Amino acid sequence: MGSEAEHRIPVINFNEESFKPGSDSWVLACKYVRYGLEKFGCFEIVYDKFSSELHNSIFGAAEDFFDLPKETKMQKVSDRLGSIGYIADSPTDPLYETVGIDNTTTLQGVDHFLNIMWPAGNITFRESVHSFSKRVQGFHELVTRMVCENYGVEGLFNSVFENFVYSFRFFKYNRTQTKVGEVGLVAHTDISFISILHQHEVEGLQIKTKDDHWIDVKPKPSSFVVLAGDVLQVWSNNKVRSCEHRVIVKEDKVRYSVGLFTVAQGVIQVPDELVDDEHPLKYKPLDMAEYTRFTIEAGAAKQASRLKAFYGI
Ligand SMILES: O=C(O)CCC(=O)C(=O)O
Ligand SMILES: [Fe+2]
Repeated sequence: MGSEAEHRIPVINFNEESFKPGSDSWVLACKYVRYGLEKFGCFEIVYDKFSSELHNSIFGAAEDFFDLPKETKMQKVSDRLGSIGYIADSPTDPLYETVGIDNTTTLQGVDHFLNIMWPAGNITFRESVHSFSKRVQGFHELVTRMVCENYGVEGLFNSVFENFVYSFRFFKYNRTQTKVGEVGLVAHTDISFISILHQHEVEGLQIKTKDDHWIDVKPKPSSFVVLAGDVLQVWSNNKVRSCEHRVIVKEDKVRYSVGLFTVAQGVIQVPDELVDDEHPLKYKPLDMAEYTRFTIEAGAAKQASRLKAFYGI
């Protein structure tokens, strides 16, 4: 068993200076991003400028959505393979409800969803989902740029970043009364390049360390959890491992969380620069459509070993 410090994920302060490549804050943040991703597959961003209005309005929007009648929530919102739409509680996760909305970094993407769910409009939902997505897309851009710089492939940033679309997700874990301590969402990795989560007041998110400890990631109004997904694991040739995480019921209260996930497209290949005699190629090219189909068929339980099984060399 390691010490306390070894089980603490890095907390990185982002401010306007951190957004300027080459600045002192940028260079320091790059180091912590690398440490967090390589050691834990995750780290926390603290962004003091994130307004409490947006924090409150995004969770107000979550409540608004989950309060809609079930028949309304169940309507189809996307034809994209891997787009989940609305998922009601299931046998494996009976407390969990979620909805995925594509392309919320554009107002057209938000409006497409709104026209289906609220044909008469919902201006607060529209503005909060769009503003939240733009803000968090900024973090995706920054982290992707830092990852490229950390591995000496700054020149690849545009081709990597341009290849992303975004899936926005709301999560709700219903009250249980008798189930404190039980699993709200089973352990899994995400198929994204990275996932960025923002939790409401009720804790529950846990990440697994390499030595099999579950550690709590507590909610804070200005903090965001960045998790490495399967695509980053493949792209980085195993320098970064995708982060296994789960949700545990900690309190007898409804829990809300929100996230923005990068959805990579086309074929993911390890850059030549990340392969040498000491670091031989670990993955065959990964076709996203095919991998998405595999993950839908295999289900959450098989996720830990699926990358190696399907694409390992
Ligand atoms: O509820 C959360 O904070 C995490 C949800 C999650 O990990 C997922 O649905 O992939
Ligand atoms: Fe997840």
